[in-house]
Amino acid sequence: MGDCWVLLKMPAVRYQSGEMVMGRWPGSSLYYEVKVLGFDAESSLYTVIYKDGTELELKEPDIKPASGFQTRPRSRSRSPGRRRSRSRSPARTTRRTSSRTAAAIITDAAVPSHRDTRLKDSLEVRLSPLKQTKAAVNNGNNKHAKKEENNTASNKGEATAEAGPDKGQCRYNLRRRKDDADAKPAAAKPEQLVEEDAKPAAAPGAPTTTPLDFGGKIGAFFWLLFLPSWVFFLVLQVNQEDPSLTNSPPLLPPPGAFWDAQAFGLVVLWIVFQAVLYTLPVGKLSEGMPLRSGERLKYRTNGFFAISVSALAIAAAAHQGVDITYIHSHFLQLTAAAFLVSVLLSVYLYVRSQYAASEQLALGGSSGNLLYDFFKGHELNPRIREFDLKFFCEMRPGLIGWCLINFAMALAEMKQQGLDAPSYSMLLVNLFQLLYVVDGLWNEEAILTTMDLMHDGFGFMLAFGDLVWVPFTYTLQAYYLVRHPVPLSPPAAAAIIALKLVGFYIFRKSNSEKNAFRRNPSDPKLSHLQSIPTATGKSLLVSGWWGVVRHPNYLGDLLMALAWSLPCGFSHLLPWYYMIYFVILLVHRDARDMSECRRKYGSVWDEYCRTVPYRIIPGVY
Ligand SMILES: NC(=O)C1=CN([C@@H]2O[C@H](COP(=O)(O)OP(=O)(O)OC[C@H]3O[C@@H](n4cnc5c(N)ncnc54)[C@H](OP(=O)(O)O)[C@@H]3O)[C@@H](O)[C@H]2O)C=CC1
Ligand SMILES: CC(C)CCC[C@@H](C)[C@H]1CC=C2C3=C(CC[C@@]21C)[C@@]1(C)CC[C@H](O)C(C)(C)[C@@H]1CC3
Repeated sequence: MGDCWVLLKMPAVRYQSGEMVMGRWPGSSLYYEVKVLGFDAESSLYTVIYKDGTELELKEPDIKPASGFQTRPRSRSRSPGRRRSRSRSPARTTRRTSSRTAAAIITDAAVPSHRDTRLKDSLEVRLSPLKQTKAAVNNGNNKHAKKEENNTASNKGEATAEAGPDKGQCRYNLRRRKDDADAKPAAAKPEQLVEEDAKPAAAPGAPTTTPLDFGGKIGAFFWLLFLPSWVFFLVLQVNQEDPSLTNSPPLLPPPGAFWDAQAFGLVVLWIVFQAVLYTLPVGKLSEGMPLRSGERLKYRTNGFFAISVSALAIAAAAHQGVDITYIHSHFLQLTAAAFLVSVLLSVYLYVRSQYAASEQLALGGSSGNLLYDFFKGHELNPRIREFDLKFFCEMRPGLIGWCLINFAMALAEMKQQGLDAPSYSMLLVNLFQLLYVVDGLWNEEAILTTMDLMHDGFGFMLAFGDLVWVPFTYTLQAYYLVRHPVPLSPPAAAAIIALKLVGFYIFRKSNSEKNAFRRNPSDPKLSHLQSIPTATGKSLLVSGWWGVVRHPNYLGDLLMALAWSLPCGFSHLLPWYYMIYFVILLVHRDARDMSECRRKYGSVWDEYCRTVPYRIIPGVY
C-alpha cells in the first residue's frame, strides 16, 4: 500500500536521459536544442545541457519534444521580434565560440492552441555561431543589467513580451546542475578523479567524478605536512643572526620549546575576545551572495569596530605596563599555540561536515578521502547559530592579530636597537599593512563576494591560513626588521609609498567595482561599465578595471606586496618570502578561478577571456 502511494506520488518522467528536446531559455520565450541529462524526482526538474555547455534545470512545461519544432534554413530576417530574440539568447553570448552549435533556425511549429497563446513570442532562434559584435556587450545600465539580480535570470524585456500561459508563474530554477557537484569530466586527470558515490553525502543525481584541487589526495597529504613545517622553519629562521633562506636551517629545538601554556592561553583569549566583539550587536548586518538553496546568510560586518576596540584595549594594556614585546620573544610558542587551535578547529569542522546536509557542502570538497576533505574543507558556511566560523576566522583574529604582532615588532625594534621611535622601514611596513587590514575591515562586506566565502569549504587550509599563516608569516617583514635595520633614503621611501598607493588604488577600486556590481548590477554609479550576460543570470564586467585584466584586484595586491618587501632591502630573501609566496598563491588562485568560471559560465567565459586576454599583468600575463 505504502509503495503504491509512493508510486502514485512519483511524477511521470516524460523525457529520458540522452533525449534531444527543445528547452526554453530562462526568462525568454526562446527554445534551444538541449540534451536531457537527468530528472530529479524530488524537485520534478529536468537537467538539460545547452549546446554552449550551459547546464540548467528546467520544469517540464519549459521543455518541448524536438518533433514539435521545425527547422529551416537560416534566413536573414530582420524582424523586430527576431532581433529581440537574438539579443538575449545563448547564441548572443557564445557566437564566436560555438562551433559545436548546430547551424539551424528553429521555428516553433507546435499545435495551433500553443501558437495562439504564444503569438507574441519570438519563435525563431538562431543557434548558429555568429560573430561577436559590440551589441553583444551590454552597458552595465542597460536592460539586461537592470534585470540581473544576483542569481535570477528573469528578463524583464522578454517577460513583458511574453504571452505564454505560464507567464509570471513558471519560475525557472537556475541552479546549475554542476553546482551540485564539481564535474569536469573531460579535463580531469584520471588519477585525480574520485568516485562521487564513495561519499554518502553527495547530492542526489550528482555527477560521478570530481576533479580535485591542490594535487588531489596525495597533494593534500603533502600540504598537510609541508605548510606547518614551512611556517616553523620560517619562524626559526627569522630569529637567526643571518636569516638567509639559503643558510642551513637552525637545529630543531626540543619539543618542549614549542609549548608554553601562557602563550596558548593568550591565543585562546585573543580569539575569544575577537569572538565577543564579533557577536556584539554593533554595525551592519550584511547579506551574503545567494546560496544554491537561494538563501542569503546574514553577516555581522563590524570589523572596523572590532579593530578599533582592539587597538584601544592594546593601548590600555601597554599603558598599564603589559609588555607587548612578549609577542616577539615568544613568537615560536605563540605560533605553536595558534597551530594547535587551528588543528582542533579543523577536526571539529571535519566532524561536523559529516553531518551537514548536502546543500550546505562546498563544491569539490567531498572526495570521500579523509585527508583531502580535512585539508580542503567540506562545509561551505559552518555556523554555530548565527556565528559564522569561516567569516569570523578569515576577518578577525588573524587579520587583527597581524597588526598587533607588527606593532609588537616595532616596539621590539625600539627596545633592541635603543631607538626612540621605530625606523622608517619599520614604520612603512607597519603602516602599509595596517592600511591593508583596516581597508579590508572597513570594506568587510566585499569579502562576501570573494572566492573563499562564496565557493571554498572551511577546513584545515583556511583555518590554518587564517589563524597561523596570516598572523605568523605575513609579519615576517616586521620581525626581520627588528634585528636587521635597513636605512631608507627619503627618495626611496617616497617611491615605495607611491608604489603602495598605486597598488592600493587598483586593488580597492577593482574590488569595490566587482562587489558593487555583484550586489546591484543596475547601480547608477556603474552605468558607465559594460558587461556580458551569462546563462546564470549574472553578468561579467568587461570594462572598467575588469576590462583591463581578468584579475585587476590581484594586480593591485601584488604591487602592494612589492611595496611591503622593498623597505626590507635586498640583503636577504626572507623578507621577500611574502612576495614570492603571493605570486604563487595568486597565479594558482587565478587558475582555480578560471576553471571554476569556465565551468559556471560555459562559452561566455571564453568570450570574456577573448575580450580581456590578460590575466593579471596587462600585456605580460
Ligand atoms: N593577502 C592575501 O593573502 C590574499 C588576498 N587576496 C585578495 O582578496 C581579494 C579577493 O580575491 P579572490 O576571492 O581570490 O578573487 P575575486 O575577488 O577576484 O573573486 C573571483 C570571482 O569574481 C567573479 N568575477 C570574475 N570575473 C568577473 C568579472 N569580469 N565581472 C564580475 N565578476 C567577476 C567570479 O565570481 P562570480 O561570477 O561567481 O561572482 C569569480 O569567481 C583580491 O583582492 C585578492 O587580491 C586573495 C587571497 C589572499
Ligand atoms: C595556507 C595556504 C597556503 C594559503 C591560505 C590562504 C589564506 C591565507 C588567504 C586566502 C584568502 C585570503 C584573504 C585574505 C587574507 C588571506 C587569506 C585568508 C584577506 C582577508 C586579506 C585582507 C584583504 O583586504 C581581503 C580582500 C579581505 C582578503 C580576502 C582573502
